[in-house]
Amino acid sequence: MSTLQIQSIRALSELIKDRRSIRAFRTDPIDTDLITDLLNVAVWAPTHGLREPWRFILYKGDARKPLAEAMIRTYTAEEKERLAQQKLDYFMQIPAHLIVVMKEDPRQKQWEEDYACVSCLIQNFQLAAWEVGIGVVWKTNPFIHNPSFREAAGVQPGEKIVGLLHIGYPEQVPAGRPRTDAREKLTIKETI
Ligand SMILES: Cc1cc2nc3c(=O)[nH]c(=O)nc-3n(C[C@H](O)[C@H](O)[C@H](O)COP(=O)(O)O)c2cc1C
Repeated sequence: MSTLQIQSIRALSELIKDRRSIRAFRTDPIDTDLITDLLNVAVWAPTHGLREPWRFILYKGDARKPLAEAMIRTYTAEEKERLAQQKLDYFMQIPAHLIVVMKEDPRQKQWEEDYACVSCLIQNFQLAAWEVGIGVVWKTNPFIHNPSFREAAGVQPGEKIVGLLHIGYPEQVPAGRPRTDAREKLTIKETI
């Protein structure tokens, strides 16, 4: 049975505007069943041809360490000296890391559709998580393209990492930065 029993009383538009990318997390663990329930909401993203080109790799507990070490191995000597311990500590105190992977279609049109739908899936996941009080940040650090990191993470040739998601209960929620009014970017054509 789904663990998502919370009845939302907030309008979807409020949820969308209220969600923030979270970068400071509490260490409280997140149940794996809850993450899979959230993913099962997220997979209702639009997907052309019902290709569902996504796959997920979830890192929790001790398995976070080799992933963090693989990330640190991609650093320069100077970065390792300066940042390694701090990054390792940060990575290890976040309860869960989810790698969202897309199967890369060699055809451009399908590739673009698939990248778009995996992005929709990630936003669905962020919103579903936010609804139950869980924070997420979608990361696209340079190391996600590094072959040694990809291999250590379990990503196969022909797959693209669309996002590394850090997941946990928020320790701090940043203020939202205002968006430009859509009217400033809207061209309306009504008459000929
Ligand atoms: C495709 C994509 C990649 C992102 N990559 C990063 C990242 O590498 N590091 C990071 O701190 N935030 C990343 N973010 C989160 C954005 O920085 C964040 O959405 C933006 O600052 C607006 O904040 P908000 O999500 O709280 O509204 C990414 C967001 C998207 C959509």
